Amino acid sequence: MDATAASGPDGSASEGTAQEIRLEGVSKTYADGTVGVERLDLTFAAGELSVLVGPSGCGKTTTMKMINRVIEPTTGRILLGGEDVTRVDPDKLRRRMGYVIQNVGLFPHQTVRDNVATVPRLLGWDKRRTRARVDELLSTVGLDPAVHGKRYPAQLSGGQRQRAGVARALAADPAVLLMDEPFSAVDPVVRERLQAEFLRLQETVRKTIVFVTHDIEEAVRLGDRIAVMSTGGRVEQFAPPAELLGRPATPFVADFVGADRGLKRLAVTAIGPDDLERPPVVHVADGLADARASLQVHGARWAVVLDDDERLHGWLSADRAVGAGTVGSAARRMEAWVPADATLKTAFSTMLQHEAGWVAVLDGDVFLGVLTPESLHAALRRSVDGTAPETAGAAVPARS
Ligand SMILES: Nc1ncnc2c1ncn2[C@@H]1O[C@H](COP(=O)(O)OP(=O)(O)OP(=O)(O)O)[C@@H](O)[C@H]1O
Repeated sequence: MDATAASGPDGSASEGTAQEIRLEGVSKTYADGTVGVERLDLTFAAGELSVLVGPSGCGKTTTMKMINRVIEPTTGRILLGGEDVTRVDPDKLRRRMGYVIQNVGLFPHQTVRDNVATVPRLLGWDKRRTRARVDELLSTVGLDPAVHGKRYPAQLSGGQRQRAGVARALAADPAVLLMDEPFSAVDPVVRERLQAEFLRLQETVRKTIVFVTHDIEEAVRLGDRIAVMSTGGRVEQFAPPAELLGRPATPFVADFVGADRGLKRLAVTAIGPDDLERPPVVHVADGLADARASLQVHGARWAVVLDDDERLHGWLSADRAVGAGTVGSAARRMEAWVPADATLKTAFSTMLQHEAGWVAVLDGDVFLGVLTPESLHAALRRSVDGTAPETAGAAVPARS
């Protein structure tokens, strides 16, 4: 079916709903014989952020531009939400797809507000609806409509321009967002912030996103799935980050993700219940004699101390569990803790930051257990071996 046939008068049949993008046997050979990409079969799942990563010239941009038909495939089909879009009107198709590129491509002689309103205007939205949408989006991406809306792109910082670019791409609530190295023109600190904001935004909008980058760290941080491409436009592996880092399918992927993939993997591996150690637990109001007995029974050198409401208070070492008095009088406070949905990387850096020998894992206020350097290592090992209970490209909270 021709996708445009299903469109409303404003060409926005797909408004709001994320759609799957499927590439079937897609190749691109340029006029001079250069093979841009070769027989790609890829499915970008609806509502997922898929990253294309690989060395310069491997065909990432070619792949992305074929999706919105800026480049026409030589062979194959591209299906958007099940509809073959290789034959629909490219202009209409592009209005269903947000597009963000490096250096944004904002129109320099238009205000931020007018830039963001581009596609709604093309779709014939009335002024009031357009204005409301533009204001809403500017706020969503962290720009003040009253302040930044009337500025020109040159009057914004690099990070603000990038945010305006994302707002413009989202303006007509497209089914799909295509992003070609959108954060590479800003410095590393701003980039990290934009990445974090962008992940939060994706939590809300849940678009089908195809994201191109050179940077494997960025890919691991953002991607639900990552396609590693090699020269000649071949997909070496298309998998969730944890799987890619833990079980690279080819030597090329192993090389590309780098020798320190164990460390990168920490960033995408969630703490699992089996990773936790459970040291003896005592309470602030307990007597020290009872605490001593508990430590002896467990053969432990220290115990976790909880308050009357079962919240983490601190810890008690065996050498302080002497004499009379209460646990509260001898316990030391403990600041090193992480929420249960943190990643192993967060746990590790919390431990380093507090120079602690362990880190508590809490579910809300409730104490679940602790991670030690040994249990962290075991968790990482297990996850790299592929036997972790859950590693997760899938687990969104795991990407902190
Ligand atoms: N118009 C063109 N004519 C001929 N060859 C082209 C054309 N555009 C791209 N290519 C070639 O196709 C291959 C893939 O290019 P593409 O831009 O898709 O790579 P990329 O992975 O996005 O690279 P980069 O990371 O450097 O942006 C390269 O060999 C490139 O030189």
